[in-house]
Amino acid sequence: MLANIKYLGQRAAQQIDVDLMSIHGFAIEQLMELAGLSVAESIAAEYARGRVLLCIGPGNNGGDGLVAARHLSQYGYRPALYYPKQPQKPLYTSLLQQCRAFQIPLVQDLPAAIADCDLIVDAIFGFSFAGPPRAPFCDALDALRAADKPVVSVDIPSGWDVDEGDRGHAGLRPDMLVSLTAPKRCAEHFAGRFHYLGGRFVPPEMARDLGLPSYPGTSNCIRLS
Ligand SMILES: NC(=O)C1=CN([C@@H]2O[C@H](COP(=O)(O)OP(=O)(O)OC[C@H]3O[C@@H](n4cnc5c(N)ncnc54)[C@H](O)[C@@H]3O)[C@@H](O)[C@H]2O)[C@H](O)CC1
Ligand SMILES: [K+]
Repeated sequence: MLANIKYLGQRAAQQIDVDLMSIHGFAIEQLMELAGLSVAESIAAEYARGRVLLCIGPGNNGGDGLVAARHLSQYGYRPALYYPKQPQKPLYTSLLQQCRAFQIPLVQDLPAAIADCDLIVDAIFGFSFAGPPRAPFCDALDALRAADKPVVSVDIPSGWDVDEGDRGHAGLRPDMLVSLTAPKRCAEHFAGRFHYLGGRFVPPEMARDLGLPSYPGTSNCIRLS
């Protein structure tokens, strides 16, 4: 763990997201593209090319997963999407359309898809998750928790309280966590093998305030622990 890096509470994480767009002029599509790219790069740094099941949630965490699927496909992995609740917003429908163009299949049968993959990406809930998981994601989280495949969580291990961690013991136990922008408080309880930071879009002054490390060379991710 790096000495000066700030671990953000839920409110602070949401405020930084707003500031990046309202003060610094970013569009959500740009942030999401760089977030998803950093997830794919983190995976490529640690896991062999194989079959990747990406579990996609209804918000922007899911959007990061759709972007990551496309990049993983370009890196030679074989992604598939489990996407049980598909909001009809242009942001997400366009990303799904791009996944179709890359011939990334959608799967319906989660237990069969888990049996059929080498790695699982948890892009279900991010920093706006609150309260106990509701359908259809409670069953999906049960199935993923019982899976005998490594899980990579995007930003937050799904089911975890953003500030407190796996309070209800209903959350996932990822092998890798890719924190985006900066780690959230729950990441202090992460006990998997690889903790990465991604989302290389933070302007220098904000990066200094957050105590972010410098990304090496042209990399979009950096290993924290
Ligand atoms: N600046 C950044 O770091 C960026 C991060 N990105 C990613 O965006 C997510 C946060 O996205 P947001 O849309 O705000 O929220 P979530 O994806 O966490 O989910 C919202 C979604 O989930 C539903 N929901 C909430 N709680 C529950 C529950 N208990 N049961 C069922 N459903 C629930 C809610 O209704 C919404 O539909 C962040 O973590 C990063 O991954 C951006 O992509 C780029 C900028
Ligand atoms: K997640």
